[in-house]
Amino acid sequence: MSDVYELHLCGLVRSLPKVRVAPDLSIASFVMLGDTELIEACAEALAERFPRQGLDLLVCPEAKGIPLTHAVARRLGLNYVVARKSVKSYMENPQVEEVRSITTAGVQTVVLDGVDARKLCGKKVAVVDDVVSTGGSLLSLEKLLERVGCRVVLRAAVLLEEGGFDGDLVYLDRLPLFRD
Ligand SMILES: Nc1ncnc2[nH]cnc12
Repeated sequence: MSDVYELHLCGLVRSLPKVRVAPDLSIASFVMLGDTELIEACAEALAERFPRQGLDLLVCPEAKGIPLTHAVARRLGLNYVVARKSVKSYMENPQVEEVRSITTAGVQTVVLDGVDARKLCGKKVAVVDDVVSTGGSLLSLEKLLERVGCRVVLRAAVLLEEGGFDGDLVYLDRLPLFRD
């Protein structure tokens, strides 16, 4: 098995290292953080698929999807909220939900600062991320958003990982999994 996967996306090519996440399973690790050319190209393609009306804010989970969300938000003329992975000392009345993910062992959390929770209350939002695999983190974030009185009207990601999430999702391409 080759140790990289060649991803062709928005007219660009990237070599993704294959990373083992279970004894017989590897993923092609997609990290667009810092890759301005890829972030801008994907944001342009994704933003075209967003509704021009009826969206108040974007929301993304920390951390890999933050620059992408920023670039999409700029194109739509919107602001965005980042859901954090842990409670910070400066947060006011933080709202917390548990997450399980295939790339991180154990239980993680998704956290909204109470200040952001107030901003989100009564709003229509799109949730944006770089890769969606099982959708576990996405659904935990949505549970949290629902709890703070916010409605998710769109989910968007650059890549959907094979055999994963089967709900509604706007995405640009699929990403294979590798079994041996
Ligand atoms: N293939 C992948 N690359 C980076 N992050 C991921 N999270 C889930 N699948 C992933």
